[in-house]
Amino acid sequence: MWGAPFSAGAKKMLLLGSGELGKEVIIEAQRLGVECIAVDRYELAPAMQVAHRSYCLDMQDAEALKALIRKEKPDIIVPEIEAIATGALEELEQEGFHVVPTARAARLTMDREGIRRLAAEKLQLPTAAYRFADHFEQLRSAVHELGTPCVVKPLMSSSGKGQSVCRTPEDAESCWNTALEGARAKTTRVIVEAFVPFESEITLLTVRSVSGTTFCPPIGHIQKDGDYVESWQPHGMTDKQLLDAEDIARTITDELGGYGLFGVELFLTADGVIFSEVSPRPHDTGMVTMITQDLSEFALHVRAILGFPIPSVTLLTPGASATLKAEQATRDFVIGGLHDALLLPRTQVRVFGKPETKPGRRMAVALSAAGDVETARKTAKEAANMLKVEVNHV
Ligand SMILES: Nc1ncnc2c1ncn2[C@@H]1O[C@H](COP(=O)(O)OP(=O)(O)OP(=O)(O)O)[C@@H](O)[C@H]1O
Ligand SMILES: NCC(=O)N[C@@H]1O[C@H](COP(=O)([O-])[O-])[C@@H](O)[C@H]1O
Ligand SMILES: [Mg+2]
Repeated sequence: MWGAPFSAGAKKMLLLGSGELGKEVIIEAQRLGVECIAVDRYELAPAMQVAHRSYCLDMQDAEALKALIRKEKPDIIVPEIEAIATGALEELEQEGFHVVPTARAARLTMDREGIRRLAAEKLQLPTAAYRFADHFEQLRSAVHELGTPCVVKPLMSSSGKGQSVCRTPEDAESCWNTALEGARAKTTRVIVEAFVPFESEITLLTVRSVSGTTFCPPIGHIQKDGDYVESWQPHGMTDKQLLDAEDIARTITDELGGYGLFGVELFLTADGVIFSEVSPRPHDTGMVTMITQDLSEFALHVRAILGFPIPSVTLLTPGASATLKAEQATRDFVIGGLHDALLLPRTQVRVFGKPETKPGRRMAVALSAAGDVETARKTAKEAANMLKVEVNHV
């Protein structure tokens, strides 16, 4: 029960991170009459464009973050990215603020070390073998111990930034440099993981709400350079794989606690299901649910965090998503090809509205539904291929 946005009795949600995923979270919250405040490091971020108001802030600056939240006094704080001063969130939670799903979950998933040690060492979930390294010599011994190929990632990064595959011991130096350049935080620590020879990989969207734990049908995806380019739902799995996947997802999300939607990333291998990582928030590969499910991952997150019931989630149709990425950096561009893409059957497009392109930056996504996953994948890829970031040359 709450009043209209801007009124004294309004329900206020503050989003930390305002990308394409947050934009959809805000749209869903607005539909329930929630007052929405968007925060990110740059002006005109996608979610800011649909929020009631917004702030530009370095979210790793604990003092600035606390000052803003104490001023705005939101009823609910929703992290949308990892790179946030999570110590500040824990302090604010102590003061009585509600952090989604919990401040501890935000802290543990903020960097790869927290979540990996929790999953592998405390919960004994199957993961790739791993080591951590603070400097190049340590990386070299980690590569030696794990063998090649292995994967090197900065502790805090997402969408594959700074990630590379070390194929021979000689690659270690270039992997180290890639990780340092791609790291979001000012730390040099990296994780080195044994390469998992997976047959496929999935995201199991898992919702914790007053109704208990609910799993969405599995989402299959393909990643290029550590970033997703294509996803589809449902992904074909054996009953055993699905049971094992749900078991892992329930174990990790029960441990993290709180209400909300989680994206549990898993590898399907000949030797079983392996845990990769988890986002305590909607997942990029889950954008496909905007066309496949009665309640998208964004609608589910909002319902769960507001404390509403989720009696069921229904897959309405098989579907797929494919991304449009920019190739170069510019602020002077147009997104073309919408007319042609939208001629394709059962196809929709989301243009995120990011004000600036960068090489590899995700700018839009095509969504297609069809009678089967293969047709949906083909159509979504066709639609995404028609979309173009056209740079204006003066
Ligand atoms: N140990 C591994 N073995 C094989 N492939 C891997 C391994 N680690 C990562 N990958 C590949 O790289 C992709 C991205 O890795 P990961 O999810 O750890 O990065 P990320 O930057 O956190 O991505 P995102 O933020 O998009 O979830 C994985 O989905 C997988 O395709
Ligand atoms: N894999 C995580 C992910 O997809 N996160 C999404 O990308 C945005 C950052 O995009 P940007 O780097 O283009 O600003 C984030 O704000 C979030 O919406
Ligand atoms: Mg990932």
